[in-house]
Amino acid sequence: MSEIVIKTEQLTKRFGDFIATNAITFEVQKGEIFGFLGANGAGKTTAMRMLCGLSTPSSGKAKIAGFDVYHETEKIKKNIGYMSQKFSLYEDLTVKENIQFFGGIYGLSDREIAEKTQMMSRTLGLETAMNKMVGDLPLGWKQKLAFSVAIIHQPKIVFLDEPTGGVDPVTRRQFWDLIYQAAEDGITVFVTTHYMDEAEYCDRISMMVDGEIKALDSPKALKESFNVSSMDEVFYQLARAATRSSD
Ligand SMILES: Nc1ncnc2c1ncn2[C@@H]1O[C@H](COP(=O)(O)OP(=O)(O)OP(=O)(O)O)[C@@H](O)[C@H]1O
Repeated sequence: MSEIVIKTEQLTKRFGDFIATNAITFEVQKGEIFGFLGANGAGKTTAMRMLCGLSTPSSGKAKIAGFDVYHETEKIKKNIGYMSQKFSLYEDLTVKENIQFFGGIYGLSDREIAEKTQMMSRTLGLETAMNKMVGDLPLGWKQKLAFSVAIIHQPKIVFLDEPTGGVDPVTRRQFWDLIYQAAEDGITVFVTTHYMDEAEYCDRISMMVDGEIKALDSPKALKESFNVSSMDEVFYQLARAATRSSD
């Protein structure tokens, strides 16, 4: 039987009178690649921060990896990985030192860290760069390294907030190979993106407009129901009704 690892019910966040995330209800299954889309200011980051246990909801319910977003935020943090565009990597440490540092933070043993270091240098093709400063790496490499570090502790879920900003489609595609591998290993991937080529790679997509989820289905089913041939067009049809923009 499939396992539900993210479950929200009417989850809402208000800032004063303004409702940033408005009563969102959805479920995500283990191993699923779930795309969380919406125009600027739609409320994606606000929602993701609640799911990661970083921001207390105003109302509604949510369980992440079985833990409650109001009372079990420390347990949530232990069971998830998180990567945003402003990576957590240290630019003035080498690749190897970054892996060792984050492995230590996540409580891996020295032996596990050594194994992960070897494995990551191989799978990321970073053999010749292990002793280079992260600040000197190309952006695409930094993104792959940041993702690998975010899942170094084999979390149940990894949250990715626009992980591939600023790189070309080929580099994005390589990044997505890592996402597929993680999903195959049973890690659930929750990803926000503005790139519609990436939306096509997701198992299911949620589309947010002005704080609400306006559509939720597989890319194929969404294209069929909107009677269009690309996710770009689905997005356009939904997002053009939006009244908000980011400030
Ligand atoms: N701390 C806050 N106080 C007041 N308003 C906020 C706060 N955080 C976010 N907002 C507002 O909530 C709305 C949703 O913001 P959010 O960052 O969640 O959108 P987003 O979908 O992630 O947008 P983007 O794609 O631009 O990152 C925006 O109008 C924003 O200005």
